[in-house]
Amino acid sequence: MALRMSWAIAHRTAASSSLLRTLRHTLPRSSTRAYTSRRPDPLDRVRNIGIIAHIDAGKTTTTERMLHYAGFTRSIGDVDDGDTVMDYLPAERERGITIQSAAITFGWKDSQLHLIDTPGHVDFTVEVERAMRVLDGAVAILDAVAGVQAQTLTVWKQATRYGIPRIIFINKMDRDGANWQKCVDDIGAKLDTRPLVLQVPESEMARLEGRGLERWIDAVTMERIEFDIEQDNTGSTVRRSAISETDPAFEKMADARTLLVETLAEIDQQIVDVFLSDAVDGDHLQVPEKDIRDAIRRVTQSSQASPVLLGASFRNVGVQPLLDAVLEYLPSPTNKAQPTMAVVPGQSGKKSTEVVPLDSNKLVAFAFKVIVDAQRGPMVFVRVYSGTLDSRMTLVNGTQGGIKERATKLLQMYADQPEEIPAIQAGHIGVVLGLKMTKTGDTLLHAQHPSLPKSLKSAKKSRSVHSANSAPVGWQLHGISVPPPVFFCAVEADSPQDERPLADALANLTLEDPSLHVSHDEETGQTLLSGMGELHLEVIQDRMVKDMKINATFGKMRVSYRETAGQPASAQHTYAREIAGKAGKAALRVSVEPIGDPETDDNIIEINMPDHLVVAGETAPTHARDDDHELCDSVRAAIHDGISNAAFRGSILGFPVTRTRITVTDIEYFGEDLSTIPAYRACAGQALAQALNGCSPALLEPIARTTISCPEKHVGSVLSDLNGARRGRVISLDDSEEGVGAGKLLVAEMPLSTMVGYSSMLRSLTAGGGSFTMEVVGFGQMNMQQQQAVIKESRGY
Ligand SMILES: Nc1nc2c(ncn2[C@@H]2O[C@H](COP(=O)(O)OP(=O)(O)OP(=O)(O)O)[C@@H](O)[C@H]2O)c(=O)[nH]1
Repeated sequence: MALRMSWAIAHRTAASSSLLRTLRHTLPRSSTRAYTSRRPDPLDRVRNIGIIAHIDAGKTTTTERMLHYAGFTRSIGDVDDGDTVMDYLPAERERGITIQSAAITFGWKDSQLHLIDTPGHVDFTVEVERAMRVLDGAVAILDAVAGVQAQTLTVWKQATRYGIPRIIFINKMDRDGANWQKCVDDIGAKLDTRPLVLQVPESEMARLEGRGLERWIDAVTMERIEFDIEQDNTGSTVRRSAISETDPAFEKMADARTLLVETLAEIDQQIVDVFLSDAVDGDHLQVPEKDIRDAIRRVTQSSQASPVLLGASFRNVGVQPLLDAVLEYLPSPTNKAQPTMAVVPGQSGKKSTEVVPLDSNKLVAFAFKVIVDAQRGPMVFVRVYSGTLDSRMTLVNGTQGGIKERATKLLQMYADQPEEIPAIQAGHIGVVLGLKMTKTGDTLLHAQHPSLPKSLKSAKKSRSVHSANSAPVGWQLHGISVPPPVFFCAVEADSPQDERPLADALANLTLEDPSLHVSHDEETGQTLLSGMGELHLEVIQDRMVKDMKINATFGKMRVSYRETAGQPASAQHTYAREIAGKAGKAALRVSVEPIGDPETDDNIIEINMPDHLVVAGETAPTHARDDDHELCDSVRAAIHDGISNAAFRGSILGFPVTRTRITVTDIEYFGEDLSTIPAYRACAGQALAQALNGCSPALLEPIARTTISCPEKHVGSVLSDLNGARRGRVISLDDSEEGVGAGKLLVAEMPLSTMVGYSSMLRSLTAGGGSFTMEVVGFGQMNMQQQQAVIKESRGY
């Protein structure tokens, strides 16, 4: 079917019709009406949306305008002045970046929006990940000069993984070099979507100084949109007017409308049917606005295409139409397929995950964020998927094996301003107070949820029933994936009085941030903090010192290596020592051997346990007699615990052991009661340490995949720097599509240790024009010389 008409025919048909006079304009003439309705809305008027982008694209600036136009703030916060509502942590305001995803609720028109602002920096990917888990739609912001940047690709892929429909907002249209058309080409070439251009600037001189940015053409309504930034410098007044056939902008509008209809027709059969109907008769301008809106909604919500809107948030241009588009095209919670609940296997449990559908009446909620507030204690941000969360409700934590906790208060957050509410309904986002144990990623259920197994319903209050290897056994929605930490540093309290506050601060920070880990080096007695990157740990340090006023000293930031067995080895160990006043004795053998493909398998550690013990020189099946049952299970659990803990500390530099099979055999059983159990834990740990010592262990270094966008003229210097001391291996140099202002997209892999401080190096190599993202993709073997250098640097000899 020859849908593509020539521009000339399209224009003639349009000009000969009286379409513009008869068009029904369904959007309001002015968007100045702002509502702050805080009453619960019917679910189809609710939007749970996130804002995602490369760092500095303007997420916070855009959000601040949204809040202002929604009537939530009297004046507009400014990132550069450090007075934004969304970035309220001192560390965020100081750096002008978003670190924690802040959730905020506000009204727009007759709807309620729960909006989550997410950080753009790669070190805070987990923040983006946990936001994605609960979103129904997202706005992806691009910088009109830079186009699709490295981190845009990363967050875009994350959103694709969670099946989240997206609108694209091309921001910073006022900047020198802004080029929306190139951005649209960039989107088509680099993102797995089809751009639907809904607006074009009336003047191609898209610069505020040159006038023109304040007048746009709306391809859907065929209207002119004017942002009054002269009379009203907050841009609150938006005027819409029809474009007549004699208007100089008519041709431009007709071109934009034609392109929009044609792009839709390539993916949506219903719009083709409308286009070919007698009433429309192949005239792009005659396609009713409602049919176009419906088609845009369908293709957006099926993630086949993304509406593209333009703006300059900093100049207060373009934000109200963006909010309208969020309501019009992004899905409400009712449109999202209900997630299923899964039984996660524990150490002794099944291998596969069992999936059960959610019950629609009883509560199922997902905790996507925890902030520990000095006054209120832990504030647990939840999205309710089914049922209603009432204040004072007793909740079962399905992820943590059935711990029961009681909600004491429910809040709706208006950035850092809370308002108490009686309930959180399905589809909504809110905050629960009173939960002390709940962590990010946990599933909370009604105590009488019909899917809950009896064992979880009867679990004791605040008692974890984790299995021995700490893998939670429970009923939960699929959680979020947290990559392993790759940077660490030591932290030490400045005096004995500072130890307690330090421990409390660390406990709170790890409750808030699933990508932050705290461990203790038994050999040196040091406390180690590990995280996702240099900036991540720097921000944690800042928060501890400046916000929490902790007196502590931090060691040098270092890359976290892994250790692996070089060859098979085994050790027989007997442990005999008094533990808590009782004689403890245990004996067993531990063998280790290398496993896994060094190229592909990274985080593998396999622990094999026998199904029998040796009792008084004779082999006894662990489940031989009922009264032995509990004892044997406890012995096995203690051994597993001892092995898992010891495997965190390899024998070279104390890094976690990976790609190693650990087998326990010849467990001798001496004791008669549970008091000897700790002896098995200690014995297993010591036996593993001996076996690891004898297996010619080797260090593995984290390998980072880096995506660098940089202006073409600087590619040479970036490449020679990568190939030199950074031991980089170039995987691709994308020269098929020009980035808008970015030029080339370079993908390379190199040891993470060589990338310390790369941000400032890239800035100087590219005169500030380059940007990069980095993710750890695995752990690679090192040669002897490199390994020795790391050991020397670490031990100092
Ligand atoms: N010229 C221009 N500058 C803008 C515009 N929007 C934002 N900026 C500036 O861009 C910088 C970054 O803006 P933010 O809003 O902090 O960007 P962000 O995406 O939230 O950044 P992160 O939270 O760090 O990821 C600030 O200096 C803003 O003033 C715009 O429309 N035009």
